[in-house]
Amino acid sequence: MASKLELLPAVDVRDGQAVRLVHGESGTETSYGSPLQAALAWQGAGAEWLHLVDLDAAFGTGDNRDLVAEVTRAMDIKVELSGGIRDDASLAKALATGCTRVNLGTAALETPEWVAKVIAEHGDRIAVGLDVRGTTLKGRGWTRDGGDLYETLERLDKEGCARYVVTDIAKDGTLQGPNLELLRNVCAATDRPVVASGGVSSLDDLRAIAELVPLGVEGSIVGKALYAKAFTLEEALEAVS
Ligand SMILES: O=C(O)c1ccccc1N[C@@H]1O[C@H](COP(=O)(O)O)[C@@H](O)[C@H]1O
Repeated sequence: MASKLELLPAVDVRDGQAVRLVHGESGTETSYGSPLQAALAWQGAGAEWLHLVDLDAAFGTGDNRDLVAEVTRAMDIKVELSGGIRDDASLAKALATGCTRVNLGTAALETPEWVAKVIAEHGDRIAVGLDVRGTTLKGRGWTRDGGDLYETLERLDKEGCARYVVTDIAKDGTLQGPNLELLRNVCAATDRPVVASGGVSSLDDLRAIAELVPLGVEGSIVGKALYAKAFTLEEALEAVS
């Protein structure tokens, strides 16, 4: 188990731009310019990880696959790549970027046999994103219900899933603080590492998530708070060191 919380600054890409959404809802985008420049800025500020999302692929409104591949290849740090990775072709293209791991969302809800197969083939290069409202999982750009969080977690644990990225959709992009209770509950339900996502607004939020490291929280994605300059990445890394 890691002793310090990993931080994964996020770059979400829509229509070729780095954006942040509120509650993951299409149409709520605030644009932050070039994804490559944003990613390089986080790397330059000391990030060890980048959480890179192709939002168009997640929503089914096209894709930014070549751009996210270019960004991934330009990074010297570890990259967690997600959005629209749902079949052999999209998985092969994602893994070929050299990313450290991919994060599967919709596929884990809609094509469980395929996900079990790729977990068996690729081990810890596969993480599953558990994106929830309450305890209901959401897929297809968080627009479609996909079953119960804890039933799905039990199934994926049995299949050998290496880690989970847990997003509280109600918190995502809101700067309202993380759902610590959800993180505690997920950690109690699985022995696999958990990456927290959604709601981080302050250094105190990150310190509160860091207190969950002994329970199994390995990392935290940080999005809006960095772009809104609530704190710098250097300050965040110092706060959890
Ligand atoms: O990150 C977001 O803000 C987001 C918003 C709406 C949908 C998905 C979002 N992000 C990530 O996309 C993947 C899921 O993609 P897919 O279902 O596998 O195509 C997952 O990492 C989400 O957290």
